[in-house]
Amino acid sequence: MTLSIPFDNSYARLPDSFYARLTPARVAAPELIAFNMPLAEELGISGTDDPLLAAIFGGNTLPEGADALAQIYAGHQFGGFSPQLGDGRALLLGEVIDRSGTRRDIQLKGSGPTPFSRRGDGRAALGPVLREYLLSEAMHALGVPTTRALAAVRTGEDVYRETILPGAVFTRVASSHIRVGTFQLFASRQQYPELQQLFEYTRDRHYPETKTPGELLAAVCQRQAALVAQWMSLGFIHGVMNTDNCTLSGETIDYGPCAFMDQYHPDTVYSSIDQHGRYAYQAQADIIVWNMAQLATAMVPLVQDQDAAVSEFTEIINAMPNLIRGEWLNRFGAKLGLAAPQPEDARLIADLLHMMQAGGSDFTNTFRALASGSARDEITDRESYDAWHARWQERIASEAAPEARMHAVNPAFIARNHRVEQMISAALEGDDSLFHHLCAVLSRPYEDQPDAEELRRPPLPSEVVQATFCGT
Ligand SMILES: Nc1ncnc2c1ncn2[C@@H]1O[C@H](COP(=O)(O)OP(=O)(O)OP(=O)(O)O)[C@@H](O)[C@H]1O
Repeated sequence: MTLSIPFDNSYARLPDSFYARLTPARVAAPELIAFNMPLAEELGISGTDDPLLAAIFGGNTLPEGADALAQIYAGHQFGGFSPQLGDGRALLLGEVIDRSGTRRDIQLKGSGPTPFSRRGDGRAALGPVLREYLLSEAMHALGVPTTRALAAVRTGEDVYRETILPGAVFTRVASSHIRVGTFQLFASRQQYPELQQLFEYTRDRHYPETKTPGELLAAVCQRQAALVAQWMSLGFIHGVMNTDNCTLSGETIDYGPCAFMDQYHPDTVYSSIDQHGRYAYQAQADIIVWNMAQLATAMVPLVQDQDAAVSEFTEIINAMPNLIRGEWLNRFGAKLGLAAPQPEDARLIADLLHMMQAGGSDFTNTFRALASGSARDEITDRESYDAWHARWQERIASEAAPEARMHAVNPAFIARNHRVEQMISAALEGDDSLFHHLCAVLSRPYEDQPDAEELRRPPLPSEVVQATFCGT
Protein backbone atom coordinates (compact mmCIF):
# COMPACT_ATOMS: atom_id res chain seq x y z
CA MET A 1 0.00 0.00 0.00
CA THR A 2 1.31 3.45 -0.79
CA LEU A 3 0.45 6.80 0.63
CA SER A 4 -0.12 9.72 -1.66
CA ILE A 5 0.34 13.30 -0.48
CA PRO A 6 -0.25 15.84 -3.24
CA PHE A 7 2.71 18.10 -2.44
CA ASP A 8 3.21 21.48 -4.00
CA ASN A 9 6.16 23.07 -2.22
CA SER A 10 6.33 26.82 -2.60
CA TYR A 11 8.55 27.64 0.39
CA ALA A 12 11.23 25.35 -1.01
CA ARG A 13 11.25 27.52 -4.14
CA LEU A 14 12.38 30.51 -2.10
CA PRO A 15 16.16 31.13 -1.92
CA ASP A 16 18.13 28.78 0.28
CA SER A 17 18.81 31.57 2.78
CA PHE A 18 15.26 30.86 4.01
CA TYR A 19 15.99 27.31 5.22
CA ALA A 20 18.33 24.37 5.44
CA ARG A 21 17.38 21.39 3.33
CA LEU A 22 17.78 18.01 5.03
CA THR A 23 16.03 14.72 5.66
CA PRO A 24 14.50 13.58 8.95
CA ALA A 25 16.67 11.39 11.19
CA ARG A 26 15.52 7.77 11.43
CA VAL A 27 13.87 6.47 14.58
CA ALA A 28 14.23 2.99 16.05
CA ALA A 29 10.69 1.65 16.15
CA PRO A 30 7.96 3.98 14.90
CA GLU A 31 4.53 3.19 16.26
CA LEU A 32 1.43 5.14 15.32
CA ILE A 33 -0.47 6.66 18.25
CA ALA A 34 -2.96 8.76 16.35
CA PHE A 35 -3.75 9.79 12.80
CA ASN A 36 -6.32 12.47 12.10
CA MET A 37 -8.31 10.93 9.27
CA PRO A 38 -10.79 13.80 8.71
CA LEU A 39 -7.88 16.24 8.44
CA ALA A 40 -6.03 13.86 6.10
CA GLU A 41 -9.08 13.78 3.86
CA GLU A 42 -9.26 17.57 3.91
CA LEU A 43 -5.65 17.60 2.73
CA GLY A 44 -6.25 15.08 -0.03
CA ILE A 45 -4.05 12.43 1.58
CA SER A 46 -5.07 8.96 0.57
CA GLY A 47 -4.02 5.35 0.99
CA THR A 48 -3.25 4.65 4.58
CA ASP A 49 -2.19 1.78 6.76
CA ASP A 50 -0.69 2.06 10.20
CA PRO A 51 2.90 0.83 9.63
CA LEU A 52 3.28 3.07 6.59
CA LEU A 53 1.83 6.05 8.43
CA ALA A 54 4.18 5.37 11.34
CA ALA A 55 7.16 5.17 8.97
CA ILE A 56 6.26 8.42 7.23
CA PHE A 57 5.13 10.47 10.22
CA GLY A 58 7.89 9.08 12.41
CA GLY A 59 10.39 10.35 9.84
CA ASN A 60 11.78 7.06 8.51
CA THR A 61 10.24 7.26 5.04
CA LEU A 62 10.17 10.48 3.10
CA PRO A 63 6.91 10.54 1.14
CA GLU A 64 7.10 11.12 -2.58
CA GLY A 65 7.08 14.80 -3.45
CA ALA A 66 8.34 15.95 -0.06
CA ASP A 67 11.19 18.46 -0.01
CA ALA A 68 12.13 18.51 3.65
CA LEU A 69 13.62 21.65 5.14
CA ALA A 70 14.18 23.42 8.44
CA GLN A 71 13.03 27.02 8.34
CA ILE A 72 15.20 29.78 9.73
CA TYR A 73 13.83 32.54 11.93
CA ALA A 74 14.79 34.75 14.86
CA GLY A 75 12.66 35.99 17.74
CA HIS A 76 12.19 37.78 21.01
CA GLN A 77 12.00 35.25 23.80
CA PHE A 78 10.65 36.69 27.06
CA GLY A 79 11.62 40.10 25.72
CA GLY A 80 15.24 39.30 24.79
CA PHE A 81 16.19 39.10 21.13
CA SER A 82 17.68 35.84 19.81
CA PRO A 83 19.15 36.73 16.42
CA GLN A 84 18.91 33.16 15.14
CA LEU A 85 16.53 30.41 16.17
CA GLY A 86 15.03 28.34 13.38
CA ASP A 87 13.51 24.87 13.39
CA GLY A 88 15.83 23.10 15.77
CA ARG A 89 13.69 19.99 15.89
CA ALA A 90 11.19 20.40 13.10
CA LEU A 91 11.14 19.81 9.37
CA LEU A 92 8.67 21.11 6.85
CA LEU A 93 7.90 18.15 4.60
CA GLY A 94 6.12 20.36 2.13
CA GLU A 95 2.76 21.91 1.35
CA VAL A 96 -0.50 20.72 -0.08
CA ILE A 97 -3.43 22.64 -1.46
CA ASP A 98 -6.39 21.43 0.57
CA ARG A 99 -9.92 20.67 -0.59
CA SER A 100 -10.97 24.29 -0.05
CA GLY A 101 -8.03 25.60 -2.09
CA THR A 102 -5.92 26.72 0.89
CA ARG A 103 -2.19 26.03 0.96
CA ARG A 104 -1.24 24.10 4.12
CA ASP A 105 2.16 23.15 5.54
CA ILE A 106 2.85 19.62 6.74
CA GLN A 107 5.64 19.65 9.30
CA LEU A 108 7.29 17.02 11.48
CA LYS A 109 8.19 18.17 14.99
CA GLY A 110 10.77 16.12 16.90
CA SER A 111 12.31 14.73 13.73
CA GLY A 112 15.96 15.07 14.71
CA PRO A 113 18.72 17.65 14.78
CA THR A 114 19.01 20.42 12.22
CA PRO A 115 21.62 23.14 11.65
CA PHE A 116 19.46 25.26 14.01
CA SER A 117 19.38 22.84 16.94
CA ARG A 118 21.98 24.69 19.00
CA ARG A 119 22.40 22.48 22.06
CA GLY A 120 19.12 20.60 21.63
CA ASP A 121 18.76 17.00 20.54
CA GLY A 122 16.17 17.72 17.86
CA ARG A 123 13.69 15.42 19.53
CA ALA A 124 10.38 15.70 21.34
CA ALA A 125 9.10 13.77 24.33
CA LEU A 126 5.85 11.83 24.24
CA GLY A 127 4.01 14.03 26.77
CA PRO A 128 4.41 17.34 24.95
CA VAL A 129 3.55 15.67 21.65
CA LEU A 130 0.26 14.36 23.03
CA ARG A 131 -0.40 17.72 24.70
CA GLU A 132 0.09 19.58 21.41
CA TYR A 133 -2.06 17.06 19.52
CA LEU A 134 -4.91 17.28 22.00
CA LEU A 135 -4.77 21.03 22.62
CA SER A 136 -4.54 22.07 19.00
CA GLU A 137 -7.47 19.86 18.00
CA ALA A 138 -9.47 21.06 21.01
CA MET A 139 -8.82 24.67 20.00
CA HIS A 140 -9.90 23.92 16.44
CA ALA A 141 -13.13 22.37 17.72
CA LEU A 142 -13.71 25.50 19.81
CA GLY A 143 -13.50 27.52 16.60
CA VAL A 144 -10.11 29.11 17.24
CA PRO A 145 -7.69 29.63 14.32
CA THR A 146 -4.90 27.19 15.06
CA THR A 147 -2.33 24.82 13.68
CA ARG A 148 -3.73 21.30 13.49
CA ALA A 149 -2.60 17.83 14.46
CA LEU A 150 -2.25 15.23 11.73
CA ALA A 151 -0.31 12.47 13.49
CA ALA A 152 1.56 11.38 16.59
CA VAL A 153 4.10 8.55 16.49
CA ARG A 154 6.12 6.89 19.26
CA THR A 155 9.74 6.61 18.19
CA GLY A 156 10.77 3.65 20.36
CA GLU A 157 13.69 5.79 21.53
CA ASP A 158 14.34 7.63 24.77
CA VAL A 159 14.89 11.33 25.08
CA TYR A 160 16.93 12.78 27.89
CA ARG A 161 15.40 15.68 29.81
CA GLU A 162 15.29 16.07 33.60
CA THR A 163 14.39 12.41 33.42
CA ILE A 164 14.52 9.82 30.66
CA LEU A 165 11.29 9.93 28.68
CA PRO A 166 9.86 8.11 25.68
CA GLY A 167 10.27 10.04 22.43
CA ALA A 168 7.64 10.87 19.84
CA VAL A 169 7.20 12.80 16.61
CA PHE A 170 4.29 15.16 16.05
CA THR A 171 2.97 16.09 12.63
CA ARG A 172 1.62 19.60 12.49
CA VAL A 173 -0.48 21.17 9.77
CA ALA A 174 -0.49 24.95 9.49
CA SER A 175 -1.64 27.49 6.98
CA SER A 176 2.05 28.45 7.12
CA HIS A 177 4.91 28.63 9.60
CA ILE A 178 5.84 32.22 8.86
CA ARG A 179 6.49 33.91 12.19
CA VAL A 180 7.10 37.48 13.31
CA GLY A 181 10.57 36.08 13.97
CA THR A 182 10.99 35.20 10.28
CA PHE A 183 10.69 38.90 9.41
CA GLN A 184 12.94 39.80 12.32
CA LEU A 185 15.68 37.48 11.06
CA PHE A 186 16.06 39.16 7.69
CA ALA A 187 15.55 42.67 9.08
CA SER A 188 18.16 42.25 11.81
CA ARG A 189 20.65 40.83 9.30
CA GLN A 190 19.84 43.64 6.89
CA GLN A 191 19.05 41.04 4.23
CA TYR A 192 16.61 43.37 2.54
CA PRO A 193 16.09 41.48 -0.74
CA GLU A 194 15.06 38.45 1.33
CA LEU A 195 12.87 40.63 3.54
CA GLN A 196 11.13 41.89 0.41
CA GLN A 197 10.68 38.34 -0.87
CA LEU A 198 9.28 37.22 2.46
CA PHE A 199 6.86 40.13 2.44
CA GLU A 200 5.64 39.29 -1.08
CA TYR A 201 5.39 35.59 -0.28
CA THR A 202 3.38 36.26 2.89
CA ARG A 203 1.12 38.73 1.17
CA ASP A 204 0.40 36.43 -1.74
CA ARG A 205 -0.16 33.44 0.49
CA HIS A 206 -2.24 35.00 3.28
CA TYR A 207 -3.39 38.49 2.40
CA PRO A 208 -3.77 38.75 -1.39
CA GLU A 209 -6.25 41.59 -0.83
CA THR A 210 -3.42 43.80 0.48
CA LYS A 211 -0.73 45.61 -1.49
CA THR A 212 1.63 47.62 0.70
CA PRO A 213 3.59 46.61 3.82
CA GLY A 214 1.32 48.90 5.86
CA GLU A 215 -1.78 47.15 4.58
CA LEU A 216 -0.30 43.77 5.35
CA LEU A 217 0.70 44.88 8.85
CA ALA A 218 -2.80 46.21 9.54
CA ALA A 219 -4.33 42.93 8.33
CA VAL A 220 -2.05 40.85 10.57
CA CYS A 221 -2.82 43.13 13.53
CA GLN A 222 -6.53 42.63 12.91
CA ARG A 223 -6.20 38.84 12.93
CA GLN A 224 -3.99 38.79 15.98
CA ALA A 225 -6.32 41.12 17.87
CA ALA A 226 -9.22 38.82 17.08
CA LEU A 227 -7.19 35.76 18.04
CA VAL A 228 -6.12 37.03 21.46
CA ALA A 229 -9.63 38.22 22.29
CA GLN A 230 -10.91 34.77 21.38
CA TRP A 231 -8.28 33.09 23.55
CA MET A 232 -9.32 35.28 26.45
CA SER A 233 -12.99 34.54 25.92
CA LEU A 234 -12.16 30.86 26.41
CA GLY A 235 -9.84 31.35 29.37
CA PHE A 236 -6.88 30.22 27.28
CA ILE A 237 -3.36 31.15 28.33
CA HIS A 238 -0.81 30.57 25.59
CA GLY A 239 2.08 30.81 28.02
CA VAL A 240 4.92 31.57 25.64
CA MET A 241 3.97 34.39 23.30
CA ASN A 242 7.49 34.94 22.04
CA THR A 243 7.68 36.55 18.62
CA ASP A 244 8.81 33.24 17.13
CA ASN A 245 5.50 31.82 18.36
CA CYS A 246 3.45 34.50 16.71
CA THR A 247 2.29 33.70 13.18
CA LEU A 248 1.61 36.00 10.27
CA SER A 249 -1.39 33.83 9.39
CA GLY A 250 -3.09 34.59 12.72
CA GLU A 251 -3.15 30.96 13.79
CA THR A 252 -2.31 29.86 17.32
CA ILE A 253 1.02 28.03 17.27
CA ASP A 254 3.21 26.12 19.74
CA TYR A 255 1.23 24.45 22.49
CA GLY A 256 4.01 24.35 25.06
CA PRO A 257 3.26 25.55 28.57
CA CYS A 258 -0.29 26.57 27.73
CA ALA A 259 -3.47 25.90 29.64
CA PHE A 260 -7.11 26.79 30.02
CA MET A 261 -7.72 28.64 33.24
CA ASP A 262 -9.83 26.87 35.84
CA GLN A 263 -10.55 29.47 38.55
CA TYR A 264 -10.85 32.94 37.09
CA HIS A 265 -8.11 35.35 37.97
CA PRO A 266 -6.68 37.82 35.45
CA ASP A 267 -3.11 37.32 36.67
CA THR A 268 -3.12 33.56 36.19
CA VAL A 269 0.14 32.13 34.89
CA TYR A 270 0.70 28.44 34.19
CA SER A 271 4.22 28.27 32.90
CA SER A 272 6.79 27.68 35.60
CA ILE A 273 9.39 29.60 33.61
CA ASP A 274 7.19 32.71 33.27
CA GLN A 275 8.29 34.01 36.63
CA HIS A 276 7.29 37.61 36.13
CA GLY A 277 3.92 36.90 34.55
CA ARG A 278 4.90 38.36 31.20
CA TYR A 279 2.44 35.99 29.52
CA ALA A 280 -0.25 35.92 32.22
CA TYR A 281 -3.88 35.61 31.07
CA GLN A 282 -4.67 39.32 31.13
CA ALA A 283 -1.23 40.40 29.89
CA GLN A 284 -1.84 38.68 26.56
CA ALA A 285 -3.72 41.69 25.21
CA ASP A 286 -0.70 43.94 25.79
CA ILE A 287 1.88 41.43 24.66
CA ILE A 288 0.27 40.92 21.29
CA VAL A 289 0.58 44.66 20.69
CA TRP A 290 4.23 44.48 21.69
CA ASN A 291 4.75 41.56 19.29
CA MET A 292 3.07 43.42 16.47
CA ALA A 293 5.32 46.41 17.20
CA GLN A 294 8.28 44.10 16.64
CA LEU A 295 6.79 43.03 13.33
CA ALA A 296 6.25 46.66 12.39
CA THR A 297 9.86 47.47 13.24
CA ALA A 298 11.08 44.60 11.07
CA MET A 299 8.91 45.80 8.18
CA VAL A 300 10.14 49.39 8.11
CA PRO A 301 13.03 48.66 5.69
CA LEU A 302 10.44 47.47 3.15
CA VAL A 303 9.37 51.04 2.58
CA GLN A 304 11.56 53.53 0.79
CA ASP A 305 10.40 56.54 2.76
CA GLN A 306 11.20 55.19 6.20
CA ASP A 307 9.91 58.21 8.13
CA ALA A 308 6.57 57.80 6.43
CA ALA A 309 6.64 54.08 7.23
CA VAL A 310 7.35 54.75 10.89
CA SER A 311 4.43 57.12 11.23
CA GLU A 312 2.06 54.86 9.28
CA PHE A 313 3.07 51.77 11.26
CA THR A 314 2.94 53.62 14.58
CA GLU A 315 -0.63 54.57 13.87
CA ILE A 316 -1.50 50.96 13.10
CA ILE A 317 0.09 49.71 16.31
CA ASN A 318 -1.49 52.48 18.39
CA ALA A 319 -4.90 51.47 17.03
CA MET A 320 -4.48 47.90 18.25
CA PRO A 321 -5.62 48.25 21.87
CA ASN A 322 -8.95 49.58 20.61
CA LEU A 323 -9.21 46.75 18.11
CA ILE A 324 -8.64 44.25 20.89
CA ARG A 325 -11.17 45.98 23.14
CA GLY A 326 -13.74 45.75 20.34
CA GLU A 327 -13.03 42.08 19.71
CA TRP A 328 -13.09 41.41 23.46
CA LEU A 329 -16.44 43.16 23.82
CA ASN A 330 -17.94 41.13 20.99
CA ARG A 331 -16.65 37.83 22.36
CA PHE A 332 -17.61 38.45 25.97
CA GLY A 333 -20.88 40.09 24.99
CA ALA A 334 -21.80 36.94 23.08
CA LYS A 335 -20.95 34.93 26.19
CA LEU A 336 -23.70 36.90 27.93
CA GLY A 337 -26.08 36.28 25.04
CA LEU A 338 -25.82 39.67 23.34
CA ALA A 339 -26.12 39.80 19.57
CA ALA A 340 -24.67 43.30 19.27
CA PRO A 341 -22.72 44.26 22.39
CA GLN A 342 -22.36 47.99 23.03
CA PRO A 343 -19.42 49.76 24.72
CA GLU A 344 -21.53 50.30 27.85
CA ASP A 345 -21.91 46.49 28.15
CA ALA A 346 -18.25 46.29 29.13
CA ARG A 347 -19.34 47.27 32.67
CA LEU A 348 -21.78 44.36 32.88
CA ILE A 349 -19.10 41.93 31.73
CA ALA A 350 -16.46 43.37 34.05
CA ASP A 351 -18.79 43.20 37.05
CA LEU A 352 -19.41 39.51 36.48
CA LEU A 353 -15.68 38.88 36.09
CA HIS A 354 -15.01 40.74 39.36
CA MET A 355 -17.45 38.53 41.22
CA MET A 356 -15.86 35.47 39.65
CA GLN A 357 -12.41 36.66 40.64
CA ALA A 358 -13.45 37.44 44.21
CA GLY A 359 -14.90 33.98 44.74
CA GLY A 360 -12.47 32.01 42.59
CA SER A 361 -15.25 30.83 40.27
CA ASP A 362 -14.51 28.35 37.54
CA PHE A 363 -14.25 30.37 34.32
CA THR A 364 -15.71 27.79 31.93
CA ASN A 365 -18.45 26.41 34.16
CA THR A 366 -19.70 29.83 35.28
CA PHE A 367 -20.24 31.05 31.73
CA ARG A 368 -21.74 27.73 30.67
CA ALA A 369 -24.15 27.91 33.59
CA LEU A 370 -25.51 31.33 32.59
CA ALA A 371 -27.80 29.93 29.91
CA SER A 372 -29.25 27.26 32.20
CA GLY A 373 -29.82 29.71 35.04
CA SER A 374 -27.44 28.00 37.46
CA ALA A 375 -24.53 30.49 37.39
CA ARG A 376 -25.54 31.71 40.87
CA ASP A 377 -24.18 28.43 42.27
CA GLU A 378 -20.74 29.30 40.90
CA ILE A 379 -20.50 32.70 42.64
CA THR A 380 -19.81 33.05 46.35
CA ASP A 381 -21.26 36.53 46.79
CA ARG A 382 -24.89 35.66 46.08
CA GLU A 383 -26.26 39.08 46.98
CA SER A 384 -24.06 40.83 44.44
CA TYR A 385 -24.86 38.13 41.92
CA ASP A 386 -28.61 38.64 42.33
CA ALA A 387 -28.23 42.37 41.71
CA TRP A 388 -26.04 41.71 38.69
CA HIS A 389 -28.46 39.05 37.41
CA ALA A 390 -31.31 41.54 37.47
CA ARG A 391 -29.28 44.03 35.39
CA TRP A 392 -28.29 41.29 32.97
CA GLN A 393 -31.86 40.03 32.57
CA GLU A 394 -33.00 43.53 31.81
CA ARG A 395 -30.28 43.91 29.19
CA ILE A 396 -31.04 40.64 27.39
CA ALA A 397 -34.82 40.92 27.64
CA SER A 398 -35.04 42.12 24.04
CA GLU A 399 -32.60 39.53 22.67
CA ALA A 400 -33.95 36.72 20.51
CA ALA A 401 -32.82 33.25 21.67
CA PRO A 402 -29.88 34.35 23.83
CA GLU A 403 -29.55 30.82 25.28
CA ALA A 404 -28.67 29.37 21.89
CA ARG A 405 -26.12 32.12 21.35
CA MET A 406 -24.57 31.46 24.75
CA HIS A 407 -24.42 27.72 24.19
CA ALA A 408 -22.60 28.24 20.92
CA VAL A 409 -19.81 30.25 22.55
CA ASN A 410 -19.58 29.02 26.15
CA PRO A 411 -18.07 25.54 25.97
CA ALA A 412 -19.01 22.77 28.36
CA PHE A 413 -15.69 21.05 27.75
CA ILE A 414 -12.19 22.44 27.67
CA ALA A 415 -8.86 20.62 27.91
CA ARG A 416 -8.45 20.98 31.66
CA ASN A 417 -4.82 20.88 32.57
CA HIS A 418 -5.14 18.22 35.26
CA ARG A 419 -6.85 15.91 32.74
CA VAL A 420 -4.11 16.56 30.22
CA GLU A 421 -1.55 15.63 32.86
CA GLN A 422 -3.50 12.48 33.78
CA MET A 423 -3.67 11.58 30.10
CA ILE A 424 0.10 12.01 29.76
CA SER A 425 0.79 9.92 32.87
CA ALA A 426 -1.36 7.11 31.47
CA ALA A 427 0.35 7.31 28.05
CA LEU A 428 3.74 7.08 29.73
CA GLU A 429 2.51 3.76 31.13
CA GLY A 430 1.51 2.70 27.62
CA ASP A 431 -2.21 3.42 28.01
CA ASP A 432 -3.47 5.79 25.31
CA SER A 433 -7.18 5.31 26.04
CA LEU A 434 -7.57 8.58 27.99
CA PHE A 435 -5.85 10.45 25.15
CA HIS A 436 -8.35 9.06 22.64
CA HIS A 437 -11.27 9.64 25.00
CA LEU A 438 -10.28 13.27 25.59
CA CYS A 439 -9.80 13.82 21.84
CA ALA A 440 -13.32 12.50 21.23
CA VAL A 441 -15.03 14.55 23.96
CA LEU A 442 -13.14 17.74 23.14
CA SER A 443 -14.07 17.48 19.48
CA ARG A 444 -17.63 18.51 20.53
CA PRO A 445 -16.96 21.12 23.21
CA TYR A 446 -20.23 23.00 22.93
CA GLU A 447 -22.45 19.93 23.23
CA ASP A 448 -23.76 18.55 26.49
CA GLN A 449 -22.25 15.08 26.85
CA PRO A 450 -23.81 13.51 29.96
CA ASP A 451 -21.48 10.50 29.78
CA ALA A 452 -18.45 12.76 30.03
CA GLU A 453 -19.77 15.00 32.84
CA GLU A 454 -16.77 14.11 35.02
CA LEU A 455 -14.50 15.94 32.57
CA ARG A 456 -16.28 19.21 33.39
CA ARG A 457 -15.21 19.07 37.00
CA PRO A 458 -12.55 21.62 38.01
CA PRO A 459 -9.44 20.11 39.58
CA LEU A 460 -9.39 19.25 43.26
CA PRO A 461 -6.64 21.13 45.12
CA SER A 462 -4.55 17.96 44.97
CA GLU A 463 -4.96 17.76 41.19
CA VAL A 464 -3.82 21.29 40.31
CA VAL A 465 -0.70 21.22 38.17
CA GLN A 466 1.40 23.93 36.64
CA ALA A 467 2.19 23.60 32.98
CA THR A 468 5.93 23.48 32.62
CA PHE A 469 8.59 23.19 29.97
CA CYS A 470 9.66 19.96 31.60
CA GLY A 471 10.42 17.37 28.98
CA THR A 472 9.62 19.29 25.78
N1 LIG B 1 14.88 19.43 21.76
C1 LIG B 1 15.23 20.43 20.97
N2 LIG B 1 16.24 20.30 20.10
C2 LIG B 1 16.61 21.30 19.28
N3 LIG B 1 16.02 22.49 19.25
C3 LIG B 1 14.99 22.69 20.10
C4 LIG B 1 14.53 21.68 20.99
N4 LIG B 1 13.51 22.18 21.70
C5 LIG B 1 13.31 23.44 21.27
N5 LIG B 1 14.19 23.75 20.31
C6 LIG B 1 14.31 25.03 19.58
O1 LIG B 1 14.27 26.09 20.49
C7 LIG B 1 13.53 27.19 19.95
C8 LIG B 1 12.39 27.59 20.87
O2 LIG B 1 11.68 26.45 21.24
P1 LIG B 1 10.09 26.39 21.37
O3 LIG B 1 9.81 25.40 22.43
O4 LIG B 1 9.50 27.75 21.39
O5 LIG B 1 9.76 25.80 19.93
P2 LIG B 1 9.21 24.41 19.52
O6 LIG B 1 8.11 24.01 20.41
O7 LIG B 1 10.32 23.46 19.34
O8 LIG B 1 8.74 24.75 18.07
P3 LIG B 1 7.51 25.55 17.45
O9 LIG B 1 7.65 26.99 17.85
O10 LIG B 1 7.77 25.33 16.01
O11 LIG B 1 6.26 24.91 17.94
C9 LIG B 1 13.09 26.74 18.57
O12 LIG B 1 14.04 27.22 17.67
C10 LIG B 1 13.14 25.25 18.66
O13 LIG B 1 13.35 24.64 17.40
